[in-house]
Amino acid sequence: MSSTTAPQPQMVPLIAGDLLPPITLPDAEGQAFDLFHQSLAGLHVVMILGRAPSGERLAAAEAAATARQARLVIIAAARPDGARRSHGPARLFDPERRFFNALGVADNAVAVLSPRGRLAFLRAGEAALEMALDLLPTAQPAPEIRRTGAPALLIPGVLEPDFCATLIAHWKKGEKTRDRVASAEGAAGAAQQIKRRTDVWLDDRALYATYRQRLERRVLPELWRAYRFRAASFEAPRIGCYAAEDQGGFGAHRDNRTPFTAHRRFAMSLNLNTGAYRGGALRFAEFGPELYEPEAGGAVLFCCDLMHEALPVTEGERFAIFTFLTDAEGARQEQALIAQRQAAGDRGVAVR
Ligand SMILES: O=C(O)CCC(=O)C(=O)O
Ligand SMILES: [Fe+2]
Repeated sequence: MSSTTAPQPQMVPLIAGDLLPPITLPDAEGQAFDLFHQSLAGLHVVMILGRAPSGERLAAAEAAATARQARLVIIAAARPDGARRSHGPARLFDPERRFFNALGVADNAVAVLSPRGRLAFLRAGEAALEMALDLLPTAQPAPEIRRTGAPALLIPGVLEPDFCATLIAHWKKGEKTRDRVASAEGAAGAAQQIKRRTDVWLDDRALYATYRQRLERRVLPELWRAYRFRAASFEAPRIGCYAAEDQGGFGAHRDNRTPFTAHRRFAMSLNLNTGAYRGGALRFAEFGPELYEPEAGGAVLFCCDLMHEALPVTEGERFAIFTFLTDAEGARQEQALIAQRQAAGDRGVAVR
């Protein structure tokens, strides 16, 4: 077992898919404008960074944005100019270039923020505005009415498709571990049947660094926003394969019921492939019959107290990557556990 520490301040510019940190910018009169303000709820925000097009082109862009449930905002790397305008897109000012720097943009670029608050598009150059507008969804799916459901946090697009493929390749060449369910002394026999999955530790330094950065930018801020949960560390991630040939699955269990797992707070299951198998969805039987299956690259997070199961895979192979997150108090318990294990000669996961 190994763990990582709290998120570091962001030094590297954001990339598409990353959640925007809370940033407020002054408007023309110096009043703070919040890009997460309720007036933008459910909308994409198309941000013109730098010099805005003039006249007709701007009016056409604004009309196109409005028609697609989006709002146009102009952000200038200058001090608020005090000029109030009664029409046209909101104008914001970024004299210290905080926003430009967060995006790694020198000048004249277009960024799109998704309703979830993630950077969906970023591009410099003349054609960027029209490209951004073209990428906005035209039709919204009919909203679903939900009357039941588990308290699970679903986050799409945590890992990019290429990175998912790389992690599956890492599993294929890695050292396999079977049926390693953390279980209380004496329960190992039952555990053998409960978990039918083959795991490989994510023990490659470069892959681990990318995985960790995606978590820090796309998952941890969501846990804070949804639950005010501050993750202090997460366990060494493992990639698992549930194969139809041995009815791969994981029967109903909770993730924190042994002395070795009591420090865990949230579980994260991130699918690396979907559409390549049948079965394999997650179910939280205490909350209803719904099945949960994030699309490849997407994750589901849930409290380790919740009963859950991964249904058997009946065709093909399901790959996913798993970790468990804990808070500061849990991290202290975990460190004590690691120290105990090291004293007993367990060297944990060696990262190469
Ligand atoms: O297969 C899943 O998505 C869940 C795995 C799981 O429950 C676990 O590793 O403890
Ligand atoms: Fe679990």
